[in-house]
Amino acid sequence: MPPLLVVAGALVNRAGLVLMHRRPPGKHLEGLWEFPGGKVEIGETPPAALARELTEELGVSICDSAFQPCGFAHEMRDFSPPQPPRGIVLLLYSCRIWTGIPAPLEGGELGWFAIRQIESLELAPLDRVLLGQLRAGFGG
Ligand SMILES: Nc1nc2c([nH]c(=O)n2[C@H]2C[C@H](O)[C@@H](COP(=O)(O)OP(=O)(O)OP(=O)(O)O)O2)c(=O)[nH]1
Repeated sequence: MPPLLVVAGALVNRAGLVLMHRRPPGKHLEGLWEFPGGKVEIGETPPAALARELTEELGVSICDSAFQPCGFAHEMRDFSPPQPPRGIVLLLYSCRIWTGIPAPLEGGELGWFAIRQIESLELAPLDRVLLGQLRAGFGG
């Protein structure tokens, strides 16, 4: 079974704040903060998948070319038997240009945070790794 490929976006506004999404109740990793995004579907490029996910999840429009690759993280994820464990790979892109005002369309919560504030949020595990890479890209 190939790994599950997931994409996430760090939307950075003019004040340098980054948009974070809190996963809604009833979902895997409920209540934890993440960079918004979701799974890449068959036949999609990662930027196209991210543009689609951010439209579905936040209601914003973003051109694929506005995404800059800025990090990745991976781990093995356990599923309930008889499903075998499966790898998950999460790709992070940053983006400064979009149209529309982000809104939590899928029942989660949104917030704009300085990178240093994101450190103290309860983050999903892979997003914690991505945050370190994003911070390094911002100059520490
Ligand atoms: N952002 C993030 N996602 C993770 C981590 N670990 C992990 O298994 N995932 C999974 C949860 C989801 O299955 C997938 C993210 O895609 P998604 O946001 O579209 O998934 P979802 O919860 O809406 O859908 P589902 O899993 O309930 O089918 O990645 C992690 O540390 N961070």
